Amino acid sequence: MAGMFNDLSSPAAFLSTRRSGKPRDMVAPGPGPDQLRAILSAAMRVPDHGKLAPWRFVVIDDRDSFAVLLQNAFRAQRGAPDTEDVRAIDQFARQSPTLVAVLSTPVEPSKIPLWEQQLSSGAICMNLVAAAAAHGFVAGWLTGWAAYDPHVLKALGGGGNDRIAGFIFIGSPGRELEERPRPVYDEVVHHWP
Ligand SMILES: Cc1cc2nc3c(=O)[nH]c(=O)nc-3n(C[C@H](O)[C@H](O)[C@H](O)COP(=O)(O)O)c2cc1C
Repeated sequence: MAGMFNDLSSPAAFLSTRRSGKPRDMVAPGPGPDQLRAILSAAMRVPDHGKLAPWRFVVIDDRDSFAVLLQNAFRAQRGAPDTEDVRAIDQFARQSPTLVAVLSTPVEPSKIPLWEQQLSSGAICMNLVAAAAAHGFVAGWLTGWAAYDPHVLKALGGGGNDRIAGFIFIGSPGRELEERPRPVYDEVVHHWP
């Protein structure tokens, strides 16, 4: 049903109807430069114990270069890709109008446990997905092998204990969004004691 998802009529309605988009289905327009700045600025308002800002956004502007990076990283780790691998890598790299890699960049040493800093990077990914939808776009959070590849991490500016928390694809939905199965409330929510 059109209009069922990402209802922007109120904050509560939005959160109750928020839905990611499928990056492979995304089409133009994506956010313009000012909109992207607003989306990323909103996403940064995220719980962050110790105010360490243990995350970075890398806006991947050049998709041709990103596709080459992924092809080379795949080759270095796994050997020559077959035709299907090449096609899948290219599809991944080029889908959706806008792509932001989110890096978890923990500050070490720190009083704040590494786990908490990594949780904050998960939270910022989610906040970015929500902020994009709040601006009228759809977003999708993907990882895949590239998120675990050391060559890709290094090329995006990561080092040390940094990790790629996700690739957040942003655009407009090229197909109607569909619901996905959701957890059963009573299986997930318990009251204590
Ligand atoms: C860390 C992380 C990595 C993910 N990676 C992928 C992925 O590589 N491929 C995929 O199809 N979905 C992946 N997902 C799932 C989708 O982002 C998401 O769960 C789905 O689109 C649900 O949409 P919703 O926000 O409407 O619930 C990942 C989710 C998380 C949290």
